[in-house]
Amino acid sequence: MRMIIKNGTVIDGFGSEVKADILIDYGIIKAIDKNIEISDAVVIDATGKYVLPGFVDMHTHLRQPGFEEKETIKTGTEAAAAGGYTTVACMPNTNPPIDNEIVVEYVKSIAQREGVVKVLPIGAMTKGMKGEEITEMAKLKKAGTVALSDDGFPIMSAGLMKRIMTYGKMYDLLMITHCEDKTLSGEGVMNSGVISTMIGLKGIPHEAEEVMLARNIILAKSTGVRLHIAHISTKGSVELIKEAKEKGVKITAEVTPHNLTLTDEAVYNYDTNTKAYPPLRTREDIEALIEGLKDGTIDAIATDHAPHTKDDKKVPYDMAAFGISGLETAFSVINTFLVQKGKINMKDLVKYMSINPANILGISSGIKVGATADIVIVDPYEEYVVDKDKFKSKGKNTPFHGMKLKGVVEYTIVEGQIKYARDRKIEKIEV
Ligand SMILES: NC(=O)N[C@@H](CC(=O)O)C(=O)O
Ligand SMILES: [Zn+2]
Ligand SMILES: [Zn+2]
Repeated sequence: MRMIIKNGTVIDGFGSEVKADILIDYGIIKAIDKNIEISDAVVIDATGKYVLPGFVDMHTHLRQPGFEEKETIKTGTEAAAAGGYTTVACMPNTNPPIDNEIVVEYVKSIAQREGVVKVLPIGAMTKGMKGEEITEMAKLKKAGTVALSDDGFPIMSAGLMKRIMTYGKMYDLLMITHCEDKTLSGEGVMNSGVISTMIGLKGIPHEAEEVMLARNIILAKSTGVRLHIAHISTKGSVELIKEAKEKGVKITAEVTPHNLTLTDEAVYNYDTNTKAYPPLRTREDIEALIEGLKDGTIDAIATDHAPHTKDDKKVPYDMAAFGISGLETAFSVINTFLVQKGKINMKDLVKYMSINPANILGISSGIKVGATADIVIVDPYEEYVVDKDKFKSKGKNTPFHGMKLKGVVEYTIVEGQIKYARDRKIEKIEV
């Protein structure tokens, strides 16, 4: 039952980076030291690789119950493991939505039985995510939701949002908001700008995000609730969050790998795999988002893994579903475009992809003696070409298909168990 991860570069998530071995016994990290030798342990050779705290995705759509043709808890968590994630928080826009304790229990029980990584359900703010009636928050919290969100269905009524936040504060529940003023985004399908004008698609202006974000900041300030902003995409949003943090508002924010790396120019050939909310923005926005990460305005990188079927995307751009399948490319996209380009380092990546999201969700993360062995081993230098057909996810909707990226996940270890091993048959590894 013992495992040794040998000779890797260990970034523990608490500030240190050392060459060391890690001994795992019954799912717990027992020692981090040079040259650990134990005769009966399974040995993983991590020479030339980084050994990191398992990634935590605080924004995943697992689609079950109700949309099993897009993804299931099984396939979604297999994709998560392949992406180096040991925990995912799943959004409630299922059918039925996760708006009562019975659905929370259902998701938890399927995750227990079929899930490959840990699943933390996020409950809905309103019944049916209809933006009318508030869910029974105490029951949702008791059943185990880590946060509440009506992601994808922004609550347009400020009065209702204020009541939601007031209750949320009472039950100490994290509120996650998808900021979109529908009167501004309208029928838009991509970023509003030069490209949308050139190719004749309706635009979503940056104000659609910022107006709603400003409202939510004001309400979070007056209610005192903990507010987390989902998938921010604009320079203006970074400025608003920075200012809110300076004023002491309890606010955190995430950004997706695609919004950090691709611009609306990727939409030029009408590839519906580039269609998501928020839309791909501009180079100026990307620069501001990266600065936002570096100065602590943005806390986390979250995938917003939104798998869709081929049919959902094989239609004209206007009619295609919003969303990108992101779990299996997140690490290599961030490594290629940010770490290898020197904009952030591997320690920062660990902070944004594991430590900070874990802290926001109130779970533990990091490599230390006594901690649960949730670990990912990566090779940051190996190159590969993204092939959507090799995804574990049912969602093949990626704008990164065919792109050459650097960095691969070698092993994902959840509670001391190998849940993903690249190019190896998992059955063959006895733990
Ligand atoms: N991001 C998306 O474009 N789509 C998400 C919903 C959401 O996150 O708003 C989905 O559920 O498909
Ligand atoms: Zn959203
Ligand atoms: Zn989402």
